Amino acid sequence: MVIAVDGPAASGKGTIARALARHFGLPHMDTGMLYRAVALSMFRFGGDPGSEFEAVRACDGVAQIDPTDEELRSEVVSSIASRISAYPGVRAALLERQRSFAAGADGAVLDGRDIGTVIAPHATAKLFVTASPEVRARRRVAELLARGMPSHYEDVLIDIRARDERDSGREAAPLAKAEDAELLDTSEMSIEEAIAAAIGLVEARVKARA
Ligand SMILES: Nc1ncnc2c1ncn2[C@@H]1O[C@H](COP(=O)(O)OP(=O)(O)O)[C@@H](O)[C@H]1O
Ligand SMILES: Nc1ccn([C@@H]2O[C@H](COP(=O)(O)OP(=O)(O)O)[C@@H](O)[C@H]2O)c(=O)n1
Repeated sequence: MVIAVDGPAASGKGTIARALARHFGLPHMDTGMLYRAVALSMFRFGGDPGSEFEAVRACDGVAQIDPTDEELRSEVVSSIASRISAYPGVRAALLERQRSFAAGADGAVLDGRDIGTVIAPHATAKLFVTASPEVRARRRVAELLARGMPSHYEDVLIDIRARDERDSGREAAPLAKAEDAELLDTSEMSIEEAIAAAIGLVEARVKARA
């Protein structure tokens, strides 16, 4: 079984994807981490995020980035990731890794922006997770604080809105709900409620397909 979880920044898609992977015993890939690793590689080792050529070259540096590096989650890296992810060359360079993960024998859960539309269009179940920009900004501020990276609500809200616009407006694999995806708005839900709702939606989809 392949489960595609898409949605905008800090909507809770990663939390939900990890919980679905645990619940259904599937491997999980956070595809945003690939784009963040390219961004961190450029931030740390040099490269102009305004240049597609340099961003594509930085894709080779992904393996050198430690996936537990706290800086992957920083706002500056988020912002560079959002910019370089608009380049078709960057998306092409990272495509195969995601497709082959989705094609694994055990099935998989992947979360990102284009899983249901581009990476795994034939996924067994697709969720599109959203929440209002204000709720997402509050969650991201709390998350950054817990990681020892204090930030200002207003700045994070501006960044989230800018990323929403860039991710949805780009030509290459824009953030969009797949036609056959279930919409899950977590604005008014606790983490536990959101996870329970997601499991329920996936189970209903599996039953409907059986
Ligand atoms: N339903 C929820 N209610 C409150 N906080 C949440 C909820 N879902 C996720 N969070 C918290 O919000 C932050 C962002 O969630 P995350 O799953 O990383 O989002 P995304 O992967 O969409 O960026 C995390 O700190 C997470 O614990
Ligand atoms: N499948 C994906 C995943 C992420 N991304 C980009 O990578 C950036 C970081 O993704 P993320 O999922 O780690 O970000 P958050 O939603 O956790 O803030 C996003 O702003 C997207 O622009 C993408 O284009 N396609």
